[in-house]
Order: sequence, then structure tokens, then C-alpha cells
Amino acid sequence: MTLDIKICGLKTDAAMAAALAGGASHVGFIFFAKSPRYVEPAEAGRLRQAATGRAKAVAVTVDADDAFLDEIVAGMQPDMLQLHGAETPARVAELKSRYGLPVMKVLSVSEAADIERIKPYIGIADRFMFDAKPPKGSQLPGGNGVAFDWRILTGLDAGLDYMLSGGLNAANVGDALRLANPPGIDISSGVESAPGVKDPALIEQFFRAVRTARDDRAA
Ligand SMILES: O=C(O)c1ccccc1N[C@@H]1O[C@H](COP(=O)(O)O)[C@@H](O)[C@H]1O
Repeated sequence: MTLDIKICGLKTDAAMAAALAGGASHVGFIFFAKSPRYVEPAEAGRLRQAATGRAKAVAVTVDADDAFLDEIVAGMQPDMLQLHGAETPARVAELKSRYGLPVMKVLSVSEAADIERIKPYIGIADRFMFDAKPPKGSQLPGGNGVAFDWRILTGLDAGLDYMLSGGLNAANVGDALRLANPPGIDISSGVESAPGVKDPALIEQFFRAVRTARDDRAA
């Protein structure tokens, strides 16, 4: 089975180069002003050019209004929108039609019952992402480096297209792959030396850990 790997929160050419060299299938840009990973749409548009033909460029937004989304789509030309807020199924459908782009809807989870919240989005969202709930007091809906109990994903339909996110790093990604066997994974703070500062060496180390885990499973 192929495994999609999204490196999120890219802000520099060096981090982008490391993500692509490692074999990222997706690269993500954060358009949430309070995030240390925020980039301007035009800068994301410049950075994402390196990914063209190699990885899908994902615009991560949080309950963004149409005016901001228009600016992001025009400036960055994403391949996909990631909706990381409280967007309703109707809003997801509206944005798909407005921009003609696939949408990945994020749901924050902490227990098996949370998984049920995908139901109204099935047939509307193109893909799902399961992320941990933000810790109390966090200003960020994602990018908190917090993991959830990956075993709750084993109750999902086998064909569901999703990414596992939240608190991944080189040390724990093998466990995540073994326990949940997800079709995709997403990482941000686990490959940073400080909030918002991607470390190319940590990105390389993460890809190495993924390869080792997959080789071990195949053996
Ligand atoms: O990373 C952010 O700052 C962020 C801000 C607003 C919405 C989403 C954000 N990040 C997303 O959360 C995942 C998980 O992050 P982490 O690996 O736990 O640090 C990240 O990959 C983004 O998709």
C-alpha cells in the first residue's frame, strides 16, 4: 500500500527541498495568522513552485472567509484545500464548487465516538484528516505536537481516505503506522527545532524512520 506523507508548515526553500528530497507527497502552507508557521499567500506561491509535478501543495485554512480564500487561491494556486476549523458540510461543498479544488476536512479526535463526526462529510470532503484536540489554552487548532490514541482509527471503513496527524515525530511514527495503518500521515512541529522553524535534518530523519518502519513491516 502506498503511504502519502505531508510535511506541513513550510516557510523556507531549505525545508521545501528537504521535504521533496525525502519523498513528500504533499507539502502544506499555513494561513492562520496566529501560527508561527504563517506565510503570505504570494510567498507560498513562490515556495510551492518547487513542488510542481512532485508533490501536491496544500493550503491550510481555519474558518477562512471567501475574501481570504480568494487571495490564497490566487496567490498560491494550491492543489488542495485543508479545512482545519469548524467548517460545516455545506461550507465544504460550497468551497469545492467555488474553487474547483479537492478538500481535506480535518476533524479533531480524542476518543472513538469522535470518529462518528465524519458521517455528514462523507461524499462531500475528498479526504479526511484526524488530528488531536488542541491542549487547553492553545491558540492553534493544529500544529500543537499533541498525539491522540491512534487505535481509535482502527474502527474506520477500510476504504476511507484520510491522513493521521498530530504529534508525529521520528520516534513515534513507526508505532502510528503499525497501530493504525493509515493511507497518509501529516507532520509539522515534529520536524522543527523551534516553533515554526523547520529543521531539514529532522525532516530527513523523519523520512528515514518511516522507511525503516515500512521495511520492518514488509520483512
Ligand atoms: O501548524 C499550525 O500552526 C496550524 C495552524 C492552524 C491550523 C493547522 C495547523 N497545523 C496542522 O496541524 C497538523 C499537526 O501538527 P503537529 O504535527 O502536531 O505539529 C499539521 O501538520 C498541520 O496540518
